Amino acid sequence: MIIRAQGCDASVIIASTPGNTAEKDHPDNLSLAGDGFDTVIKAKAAVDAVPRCRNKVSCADILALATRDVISLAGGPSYPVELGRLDGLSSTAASVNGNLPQPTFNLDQLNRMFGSRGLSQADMIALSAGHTLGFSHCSKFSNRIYNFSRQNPVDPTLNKQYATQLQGMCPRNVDPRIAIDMDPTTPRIFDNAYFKNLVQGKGLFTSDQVLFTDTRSRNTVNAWASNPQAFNAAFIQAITKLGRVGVKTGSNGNIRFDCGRFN
Ligand code: HEM
Ligand SMILES: [Ca+2]
Repeated sequence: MIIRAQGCDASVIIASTPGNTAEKDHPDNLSLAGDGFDTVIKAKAAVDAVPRCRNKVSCADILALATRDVISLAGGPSYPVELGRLDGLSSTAASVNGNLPQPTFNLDQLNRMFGSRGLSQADMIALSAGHTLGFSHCSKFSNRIYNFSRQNPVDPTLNKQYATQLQGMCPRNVDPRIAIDMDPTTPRIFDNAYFKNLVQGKGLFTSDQVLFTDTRSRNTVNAWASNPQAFNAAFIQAITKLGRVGVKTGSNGNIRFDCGRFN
């Protein structure tokens, strides 16, 4: 997940210390890949090894650039990244509470959380397509395939074959470390398959599938399922806005020497 508790300030890369449980060790962030943090830490060290560049580039900017590069390398659009963010001065697990959207959210809850950061419903839908890549642990959606409601153990908005497939990959009492592809069709390509999946009832989380089942967002899902260029344009606009959320300037931030710890 990409919405950070404090905005786009690389607070999520900070390691915990004996006195502080950092943001990345909040239970909702434990899946964030250690390799990704290492890549940013190494890129920062490489920039700082050049004398003219030393202490000039923030970890927050490197993280935003790395995000763009992953999307583009995976076949998605490329876009200019606005630069000049400073790195944040605090990172606590407690600050994550109430600031990350949950996979059980309905449309109103999604709109409220993204809206509180200045993002529109269209931005929220475009950004949700981040689930065209990456993995999820079984626990994040097991309610939808085993104990949805009294009448319907399986969520009726879920495609029947997909539900069976998910039950096969995530049996009851599965090892909690097992994670599965969020996009069952093109898991390694950044594309609009996410929206085509939603039209077929193959959204993994309630928060994904609701974008199609709720008639207030369905038209947008249909439009982007059939028009990848329109999706790409909306995604670039939305991620550019996301990159402005909570940006630190002046005395609210600094440029870290090591992305994994405060100066
Ligand atoms: C709309 C609200 C959102 C919700 C409710 C949500 C929820 C989740 C959940 C539950 C997971 C699985 C985590 C785990 O199993 O431990 C996940 C993974 C992921 N999310 Fe989201 N997310 C949302 C928005 C976003 C956005 C805006 C992006 C990026 C633009 C994004 C990108 C990802 C990626 C790439 C992963 C996979 C991480 C990996 O493979 O390690 N998500 N999300
Ligand atoms: Ca995909």
